[in-house]
Amino acid sequence: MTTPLRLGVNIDHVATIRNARGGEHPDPVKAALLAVKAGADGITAHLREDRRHIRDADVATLMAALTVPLNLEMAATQEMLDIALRYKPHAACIVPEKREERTTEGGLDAAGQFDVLKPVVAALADAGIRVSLFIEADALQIDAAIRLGAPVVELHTGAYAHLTGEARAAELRKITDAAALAAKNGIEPHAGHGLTFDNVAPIAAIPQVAELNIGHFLIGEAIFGGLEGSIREMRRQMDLAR
Ligand SMILES: CC(=O)[C@@H](O)[C@H](O)COP(=O)(O)O
Ligand SMILES: NCC(=O)COP(=O)(O)O
Repeated sequence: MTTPLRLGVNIDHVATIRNARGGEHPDPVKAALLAVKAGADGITAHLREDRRHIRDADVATLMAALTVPLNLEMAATQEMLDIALRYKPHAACIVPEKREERTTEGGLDAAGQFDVLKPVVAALADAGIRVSLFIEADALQIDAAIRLGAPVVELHTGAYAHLTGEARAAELRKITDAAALAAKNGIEPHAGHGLTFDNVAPIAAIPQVAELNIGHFLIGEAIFGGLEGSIREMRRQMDLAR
């Protein structure tokens, strides 16, 4: 059976641009509201330990402003757990974090980190937060998600997105099989990372996948959709001033 497919828009990369100048523009919360207006079913924001993009105040403002679910991506640390329990987003997706990484490299080792994750998953679930684990498409990791009692897994599509040819086809088969295995065991499979107009269709076609979380490409692509209008408006204002 094919489940309805939701789109979660990740707004981290709006905050990356804002933080480059240290001011308030562009505001990721304004971007989130625009995403909802454009049809996003939910908003995803990753509060990294180093606060390189989303900040604590953004989480507070998102919680107050959003009319759709917020999926808060977070490392399994006490600091992040305290923040999640304070704001109680609809969902918390536990992701692996390395301080110096350029982006999230690989999935959470839910099997290897079982004992660390168990109390974090339990505390989030006890607070009514829907827990998701950002994992590789791997039966061992899905087994750990089952044992941890996570209702959702998000399958990391980064490798799929960067590979080509037969290697990409093989990765797609792994993701397809993992989604089926998760669903068979009562876990809702989501997917995300590195998805673009060119590579989204095969992932969106996996019948059990219920949600895609997409950010970097959308924010980058928005430059091409919106830069012309911004420049025309600036030209207009300059000309009006003369
Ligand atoms: C877990 C994930 O895939 C997103 O949070 C993504 O990582 C956001 O971008 P950065 O990796 O640049 O923080
Ligand atoms: N969890 C994946 C996500 O939120 C978006 O990843 P990306 O599209 O920014 O690579």
